[in-house]
Amino acid sequence: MAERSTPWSLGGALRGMFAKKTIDDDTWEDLEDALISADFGPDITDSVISQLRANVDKYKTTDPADLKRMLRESLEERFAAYDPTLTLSARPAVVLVVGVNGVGKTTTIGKFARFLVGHGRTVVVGAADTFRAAAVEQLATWAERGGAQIVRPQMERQDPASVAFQTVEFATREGIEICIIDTAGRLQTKSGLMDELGKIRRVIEKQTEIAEVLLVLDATTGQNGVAQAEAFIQHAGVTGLVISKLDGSAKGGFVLAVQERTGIPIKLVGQGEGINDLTGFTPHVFVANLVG
Ligand SMILES: Nc1nc2c(ncn2[C@@H]2O[C@H](COP(=O)(O)OP(=O)(O)OP(=O)(O)O)[C@@H](O)[C@H]2O)c(=O)[nH]1
Repeated sequence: MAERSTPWSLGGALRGMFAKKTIDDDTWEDLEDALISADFGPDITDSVISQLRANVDKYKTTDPADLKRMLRESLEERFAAYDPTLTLSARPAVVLVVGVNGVGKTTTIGKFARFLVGHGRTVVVGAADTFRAAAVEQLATWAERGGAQIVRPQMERQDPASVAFQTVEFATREGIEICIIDTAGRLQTKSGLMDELGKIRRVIEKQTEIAEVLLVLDATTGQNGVAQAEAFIQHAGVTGLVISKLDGSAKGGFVLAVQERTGIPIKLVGQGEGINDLTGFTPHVFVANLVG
């Protein structure tokens, strides 16, 4: 697959290092700087470098090209330790989308609907973000672009859990395969709003199991996203992460840091504001783009 130029590629940071003839002390320092600036965090950086140093000793190589290959393999193995497969076999398969304000939930839902419709699935989205009337309209626009139907609140400020319930009911009645529920953005520190997610879950589970709870994290926030993730994991039973806005971020390493810290797989990646700018997460492709 052709490599894409990405803002989060380590290519630039590593170029000088891999242009040298042999591995020397500067090589290790440059590699450490590159990993830290990409937001892998100190723990992953130390562990990757120790592993690479051990491999370089073991294979007695001094060739930077070998080191690059080992870096690629080491990162790929770490990324691939988690299963990025979406579990959407239930009918209807209910997907709850959660996250803090403005991370890209609504946009992600539109793109995800398009992705699923492109694979021949039928989709309905539920507007359980009932705090802002504009949020419902925004979701409706994205649902239309994505080729999905929408269930709207029947009155202002309707209980979000009841909109979620009605969406699942609609999907069951109409035989729609996948049901994606939008929720209002909320700060992870607001316990009342976090409890509301629990209520939405319980109400949906009266009808069917929830197939996926996807937490959207904005790549530009970097490691701060980990704190957000932990609170949502505790309250919402997150089963997968969506990394949005990777196109505007130099923090490719955050993607691994958040996955290792939370133990939850990344399942989707958003790289742009267009309807087609969402893909599944493929460690091999991601690392090829990251390391070059
Ligand atoms: N560049 C870029 N922008 C994105 C991406 N995903 C979302 N955005 C932008 O991020 C902004 C917020 O997106 P929304 O989808 O409205 O976010 P939200 O989480 O639903 O927001 P609230 O409902 O207010 O919590 C919009 O301007 C989107 O166009 C992405 O992958 N790349």
